[in-house]
Amino acid sequence: MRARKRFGQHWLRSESVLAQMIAAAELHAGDRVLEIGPGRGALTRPLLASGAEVVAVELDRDLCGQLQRQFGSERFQLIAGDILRLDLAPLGCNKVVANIPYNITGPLLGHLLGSIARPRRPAFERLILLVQKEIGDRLMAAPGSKAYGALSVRGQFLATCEKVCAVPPHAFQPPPKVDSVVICLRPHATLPKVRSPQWLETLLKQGFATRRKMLANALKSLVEPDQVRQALRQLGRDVNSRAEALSLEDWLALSELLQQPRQDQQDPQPPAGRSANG
Ligand SMILES: C[S@@+](CC[C@H](N)C(=O)[O-])C[C@H]1O[C@@H](n2cnc3c(N)ncnc32)[C@H](O)[C@@H]1O
Repeated sequence: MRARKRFGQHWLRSESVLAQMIAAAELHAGDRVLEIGPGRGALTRPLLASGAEVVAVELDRDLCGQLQRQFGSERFQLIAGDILRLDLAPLGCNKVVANIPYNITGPLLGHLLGSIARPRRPAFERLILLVQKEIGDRLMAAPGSKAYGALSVRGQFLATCEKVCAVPPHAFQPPPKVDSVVICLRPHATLPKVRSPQWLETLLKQGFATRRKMLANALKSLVEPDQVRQALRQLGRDVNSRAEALSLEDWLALSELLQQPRQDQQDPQPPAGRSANG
């Protein structure tokens, strides 16, 4: 079966990586695992062998017949379709284990974790994801490092992220052009309290859009530079700090200290009972 580039298909062929993904998932009886893109079933096989129930979502319909023939059982449910268009809550999965298609990494992380303003609830217990190394680096980055950006702050607001193992290109067929990594994301049961999550999102977006600028300048379309400098002083930070110097805690405090312009003061509340998917 030829790998299709437009579906981000790279078949995992490293038994060691597969074993490390399964171990990191810490599967127990009663676990219901969401697998995104089962492909030719490299990961589906050990997931089912662990005793878990598996709900697999595959966009490439040409693969679905074979998957159904190979794995059809009471513990295996195959959904032919686009994971990004699927309402995940009714699937009832508590964990995610997947070698994801890299071309949808950004929206997929948003779909699985939600956002600061709309965290996914109920949250998954853990997500074992094979991603580009660059994405893993950004999710785990510390303030001041090159990889640290808005994704780091958003990700760390929603979940802890740990590296499970490095994955070189030759672990796949065909090999991707980039290095990869398996990460374990564990969404926080309780999220930091924020008066206005939407305002925090706005500040992050604007602050990191021009990350080489001092924050007071980067945010000047939203807040008077003097107010930003004053807030940074109150936080015990250099008044000339850039976005990349601030930790998640600093961003949370900054969003409380800075006055929000009038049009942002009303946060739209997510409708009760609807799962976040943004
Ligand atoms: C990197 S491959 C992984 C295949 C297999 N799990 C493995 O490890 O060898 C990504 C898989 O995701 C599927 N895929 C791509 N976009 C998708 C989407 N939007 N929804 C569901 N599956 C998708 C591809 O067809 C492919 O099977």
